[in-house]
Amino acid sequence: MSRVHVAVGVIENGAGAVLISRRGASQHQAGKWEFPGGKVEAGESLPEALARELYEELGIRVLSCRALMVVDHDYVDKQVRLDVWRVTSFSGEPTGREGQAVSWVAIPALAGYVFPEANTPIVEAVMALRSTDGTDKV
Ligand SMILES: Nc1nc2c([nH]c(=O)n2[C@H]2C[C@H](O)[C@@H](COP(=O)(O)OP(=O)(O)OP(=O)(O)O)O2)c(=O)[nH]1
Ligand SMILES: [Mg+2]
Repeated sequence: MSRVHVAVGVIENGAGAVLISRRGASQHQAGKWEFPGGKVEAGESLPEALARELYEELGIRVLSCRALMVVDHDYVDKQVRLDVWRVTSFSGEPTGREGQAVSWVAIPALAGYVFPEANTPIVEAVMALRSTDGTDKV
């Protein structure tokens, strides 16, 4: 089985919230919350794939992004490589263009959402982006 390479965006609003979306009932990992993104196509760079997916799924234009982490995860039915990027600037108002629910969530509240298993280290890393006094470290 080959590993599916996925560009994933942690979209930040500058006020301590990130955007999550809900996977559709017919998709792999159905009904779970995710960070928007999708499969990298042949010949694309990661930022190109990220920008294309976030435009297709949310209608936003990525203005700046930076690499956060790479997670390889083996589900029983699929192997994925999640190439995770922070999106620190974008234009447009994100909406679920594919009918998916989307929600801005304060970073500490991410703990209350069900994500796919591969997301555990991603959620931890996002929660570590902010110190306990609420000051952005970066
Ligand atoms: N976008 C995204 N995908 C994730 C996350 N966590 C996680 O395990 N995945 C997995 C689910 C899928 O197997 C794969 C990304 O799928 P995708 O969104 O490009 O496409 P899909 O398989 O849902 O749908 P399709 O393009 O085949 O129709 O990565 C996440 O946080 N965001
Ligand atoms: Mg997708």
